[in-house]
Amino acid sequence: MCGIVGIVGRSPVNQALYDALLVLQHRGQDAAGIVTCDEDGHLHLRKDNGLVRDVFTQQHMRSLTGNMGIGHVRYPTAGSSSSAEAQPFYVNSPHGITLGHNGNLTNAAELKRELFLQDRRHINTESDSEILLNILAQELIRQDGLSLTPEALFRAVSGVHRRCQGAYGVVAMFCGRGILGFRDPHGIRPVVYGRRETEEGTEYMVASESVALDTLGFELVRDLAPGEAIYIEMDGTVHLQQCADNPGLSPCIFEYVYFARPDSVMDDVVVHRARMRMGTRLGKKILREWPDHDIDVIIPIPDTGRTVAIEMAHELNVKYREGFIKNRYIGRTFIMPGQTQRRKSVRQKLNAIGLEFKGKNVLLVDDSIVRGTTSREIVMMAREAGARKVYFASAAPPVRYPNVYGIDMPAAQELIAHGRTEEEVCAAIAADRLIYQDLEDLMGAVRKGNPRLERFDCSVFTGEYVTQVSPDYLTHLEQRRNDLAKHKKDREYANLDLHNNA
Ligand SMILES: O=P(O)(O)OC[C@H]1O[C@H](OP(=O)(O)OP(=O)(O)O)[C@H](O)[C@@H]1O
Ligand SMILES: NC(=O)CC[C@H](N)C(=O)O
Ligand SMILES: [Mg+2]
Repeated sequence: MCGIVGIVGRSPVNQALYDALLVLQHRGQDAAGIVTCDEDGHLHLRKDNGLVRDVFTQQHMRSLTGNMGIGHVRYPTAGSSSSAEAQPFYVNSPHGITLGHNGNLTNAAELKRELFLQDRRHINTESDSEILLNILAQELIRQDGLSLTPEALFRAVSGVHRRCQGAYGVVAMFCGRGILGFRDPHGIRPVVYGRRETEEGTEYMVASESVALDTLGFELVRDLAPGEAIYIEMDGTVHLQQCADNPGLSPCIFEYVYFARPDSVMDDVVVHRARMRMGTRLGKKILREWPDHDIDVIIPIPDTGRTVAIEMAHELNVKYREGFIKNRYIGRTFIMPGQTQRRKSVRQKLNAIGLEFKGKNVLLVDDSIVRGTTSREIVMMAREAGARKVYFASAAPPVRYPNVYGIDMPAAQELIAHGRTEEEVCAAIAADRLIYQDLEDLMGAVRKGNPRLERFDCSVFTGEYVTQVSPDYLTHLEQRRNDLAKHKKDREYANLDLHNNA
């Protein structure tokens, strides 16, 4: 789940882009990049593997000149983890375009073939985002080629919508001209925009989450609608246009469960409130199905499990205690690239406070159980800390199917609930009882914040995808991106790069 940002400013934007990426770091920890465009129309790019704070030195920041730029933090779902696939990507024709993408294309292989045979375009990496950029470029050439009018740009985005399948939240910069943002026709991935007034004039930002706007003093204008595009010219003129034939909003429900920061507002739903409601509903389920429960204390799994746990404790009228202390210097474990690293990180990241567990029946609460890495370790840690009974609750239903829209869950076999009943998952994580949220309750908890949200992408729970996904693609994804295959590929592609500032 990558993070994207673009700013059309009135003064240098390098620091603002950096700060926005820091705030979006929870969406991608593998690589980061910024490209700016100066007043002479020159691009300045810095991207590499690593966290935002490690990728950009002072010297890099000084070289990122210009009042307009875009940035990206990456969590790979296609290709490899090579620094060559860090974003933004660049293509020189037409107009000099750079692009950052959040999401995943499910017809990338066909598009790559088409680009080569039909459009005579070479794709140098395995990244679907490089493909998306070249489709945009080609669709723009297909317009009348020379003039970069908003109309031509929007027609090009319509062309992207017709050709690309899957999910995409995109920010793209046109050298010396402006910044384009757009969202796929199902609005699976989020994109918002906002503005701030300065003495020099109005500045605009396009970003994955509203939290990036807040922290930089931009006011949220609104989310882009599914299929909609925004084009902000360098002089601050804003154009908006619906570019899809049949748009319909089906946002990814996992954004609300785990990905987004709680202080973001997504499609008019305050993520924090949605998580609170998940907790209330899960609490009600326990009261319904297990009225004579013997839970002594509710303990959250930090960080994301906290909001849910607090509301559950309230609903059940049971004590809430922070029994696990999180090492603030360790990042999110779920989005780490390999299982060994993920497992090791859970132990490094969380440590139990013995007295909160000793002799008690504890209910551990998390937002979700995906591979089971966290829950397995945590249940063990609770027992080691002296708990009498260890129960576990998940604010999301069992995750049983691969994600194809920008979350790296490619292989069903790696999901702990795949092919297992809830009782079997309970046994697999060695808990005494396991309570999962019902899907209806999860959707209800989010929809309460915005009744217009009729549909969600819930494919990881149901196996039903909101776009067409061929069985061949699912097989390909599983083979190419399971943990073992990824590890091998990362070594093979380690040095595949064309241009990059050191
Ligand atoms: O079943 P798993 O495969 O372990 O995945 C689920 C866990 O991963 C996430 O935590 P993460 O550490 O990534 O981030 P957080 O600190 O925001 O909770 C999520 O909040 C769950 O705790
Ligand atoms: N998580 C994402 O949004 C990934 C974007 C893109 N598919 C990549 O792998 O770089
Ligand atoms: Mg967690």
